[in-house]
Amino acid sequence: MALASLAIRWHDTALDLLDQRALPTDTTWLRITDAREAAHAIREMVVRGAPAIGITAGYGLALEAQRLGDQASLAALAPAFEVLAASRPTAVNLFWALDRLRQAAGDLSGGALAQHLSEQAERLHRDDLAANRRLGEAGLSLLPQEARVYTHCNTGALATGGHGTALGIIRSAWEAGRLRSVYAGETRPWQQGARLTSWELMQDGIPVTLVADSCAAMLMAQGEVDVVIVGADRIAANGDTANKIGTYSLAVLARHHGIPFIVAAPDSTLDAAMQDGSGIVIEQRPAEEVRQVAGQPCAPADCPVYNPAFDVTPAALISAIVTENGVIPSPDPTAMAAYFARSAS
Ligand SMILES: CSC[C@H]1O[C@H](OP(=O)(O)O)[C@H](O)[C@@H]1O
Repeated sequence: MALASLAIRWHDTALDLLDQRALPTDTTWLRITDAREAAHAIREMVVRGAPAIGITAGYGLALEAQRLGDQASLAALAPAFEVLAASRPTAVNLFWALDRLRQAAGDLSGGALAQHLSEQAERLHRDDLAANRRLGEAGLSLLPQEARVYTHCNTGALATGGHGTALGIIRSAWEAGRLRSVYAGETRPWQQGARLTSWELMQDGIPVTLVADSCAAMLMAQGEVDVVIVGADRIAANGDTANKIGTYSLAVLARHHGIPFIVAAPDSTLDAAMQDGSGIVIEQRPAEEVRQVAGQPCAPADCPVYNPAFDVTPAALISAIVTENGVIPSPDPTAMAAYFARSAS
């Protein structure tokens, strides 16, 4: 059965991805027919956002198994796993999804394997939407009435299987009448906040004000922000969190101003095998993303650039982590271990 969300449309034998590089001015879809094309779309950020990357990788594997037909097997799919795993390094959801489907494949082969992987990929997609709705509800307890929320990057339906993570809490708060306004940081250099979050929230009629990233400190100093809510790409076993570049500076600002700093992520973003944030691989992206804006030069063409796509926020700066299974207050190794133990029971 086909399955669709804002950025991902599954048609049983083909996948369409909303090209997020073209938003907000153009709404164009790219047809994906195999794992190599899925990996390219992830690498080029046609589709982005940790959960959406995992879902896309799942469908990429399913399409590859369909393409292999009677020759489909785990061994024959090895190049597909490899090209998808190499697409982007930081979001653990990609590797979580690949592992989920590798486990699901078992010793199936041929058409039975293709059918099972398609069903499992759809399940990843459907489960992520359900998780985000539960996460959104779980986060409400952390918001005051008439909350004024600052958020970074894009963590909405464009970045997930639907509803969103940090934007999932924001959507749930709006539905519950607890939200007064949202400040969206533009999120240099890829501008997920300016191009994606403002577009998503305006589509839903949620009051959003776009600000330059450099405006966050003044907003907090002026008492305009009640809570900062961000997403995550990988949360280590001690609570250290990798997220879009600029997240760490927001956490430092929030701590200085006594403002709660909330991380919202599904369990598929938790990496129990990663002891702390020092081991998280930070993706380095092309220099042109910094030297250009909308394809137009904003720096000398040969100016050296450092363009890490993520940074790591120490758990000590995080007030709470919200997942679909509840709130982890003051995350530290003990609190995270207790959460993992509860999840395993
Ligand atoms: C729920 S999306 C999580 C995460 O992914 C984004 O990164 P990117 O746009 O580079 O894929 C951003 O870090 C979001 O917070």
